[in-house]
Amino acid sequence: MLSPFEIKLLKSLEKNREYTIEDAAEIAGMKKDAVIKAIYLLAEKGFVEIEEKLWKEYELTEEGIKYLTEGLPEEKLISELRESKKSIKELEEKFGKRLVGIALGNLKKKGAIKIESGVVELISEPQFYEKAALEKIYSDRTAKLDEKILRELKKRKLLREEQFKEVSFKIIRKPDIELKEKISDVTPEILISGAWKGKEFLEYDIRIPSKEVFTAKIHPYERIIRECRKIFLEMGFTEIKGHYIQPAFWNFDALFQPQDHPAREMQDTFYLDGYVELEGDAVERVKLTHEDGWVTGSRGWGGKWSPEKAKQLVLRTHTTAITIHYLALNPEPPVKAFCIDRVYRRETIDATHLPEFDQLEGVVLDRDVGFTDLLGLLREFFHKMGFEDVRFRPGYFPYTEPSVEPEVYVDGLGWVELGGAGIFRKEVTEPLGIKGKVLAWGLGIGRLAMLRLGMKDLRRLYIPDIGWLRSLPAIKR
Ligand SMILES: N[C@@H](Cc1ccccc1)C(=O)O
Repeated sequence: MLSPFEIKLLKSLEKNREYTIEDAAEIAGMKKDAVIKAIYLLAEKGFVEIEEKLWKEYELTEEGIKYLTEGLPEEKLISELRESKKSIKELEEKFGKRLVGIALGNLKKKGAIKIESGVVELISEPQFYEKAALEKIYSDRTAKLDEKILRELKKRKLLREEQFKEVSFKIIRKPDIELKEKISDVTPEILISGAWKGKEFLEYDIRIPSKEVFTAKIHPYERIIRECRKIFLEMGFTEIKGHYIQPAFWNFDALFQPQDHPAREMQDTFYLDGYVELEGDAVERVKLTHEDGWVTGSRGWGGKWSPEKAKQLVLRTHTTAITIHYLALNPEPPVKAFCIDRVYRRETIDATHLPEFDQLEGVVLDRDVGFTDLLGLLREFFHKMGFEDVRFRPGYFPYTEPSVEPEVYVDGLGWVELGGAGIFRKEVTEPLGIKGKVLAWGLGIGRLAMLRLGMKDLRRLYIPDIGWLRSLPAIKR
């Protein structure tokens, strides 16, 4: 089977004549690369004979040219030594350390000098065959040199060697079959003009290695986000969304987070230069709950609750701001909702901290649910994500009681904490009129992704690291 290029070449060139690649490319009207490819394929099939000529050329280095014009270091030294013995120190003062070093080394090798307690004496006139060799190369790059001299000059870095290869070839046989050009590309033009009629089409040669193809694929992080989403959708949850910008009220106050809580400080939270008016019964009840517990049976945090602080706009620090608002609008059980989205905290960027990251938040509101349901649900989610061993450590959040921190076991890392969970306190649910118990959790999915992808640096998820992305399989797991 002959490719269109092989056929073209065989058709355009004469038998038994020697061609260079350049000549052949010009005569056949082909690119040089195509000619090269074709002749090697044709040679394999016995139609072409290839001759590769290899030769070397030499070129003087900058230093070589300098020595040629100014003389070799040893030549300079010799003329000095011819007059009398000289101390090395004296020579160095005149010619510099480097030159003297080179010159003495070479003269000693030739047995031309004797050095005794720092004094150099000329004992025989050396031959400067290097100079002649440099001259020869200077006038003819392909000049033949004695191997030993060549090695020496190369070692002294006075000349550079370059390898050349010239390929020429001869067609030694043309195939008997009629050399029909086959169509390799079926273009619209060929189809419309009917030029394809009566022609043959090129078969694919599946043995020819093809270019590596990098298919488009979904970013691994996005894939993990989708995987989380699927798990919750399959468990009957509704996905919800909310604004990045929230009044402190929904981010903190509604969650019974005291107004002097350290997490509300400027150094932890991004505050925006703006506020929204808050009104309604819920706001009033949240205020009363903060101040003295209202009717919840709690003592509250005491002090005066400031509506000014609650009005402040912040970049949400957790997606719990979204679930709690959703529950306030949908207070009747049953509710099962989740939110996967971006949150913001004033963090110093390092391998495991970013000022923006994503959380997987969820709530279950029902009358007859409890702590074990929460643990079972989270355990189930982690199992589905591929984490076998899950455990829960006691935790603390102002809005949940009890509170836990779920952890998964990862080989080589040990137990890794993945977020927080708990049951909303009545100080949270009652002022907002939420009827029933609320199981709630918020997980850091950047962490989850790092564990799943075996990454050491969280930042990698957000930079266009093409090499890394290409190295990951296009298909999940
Ligand atoms: N909001 C908590 C996580 C959490 C959510 C819900 C209940 C308990 C804890 C955090 O960002 O760390």
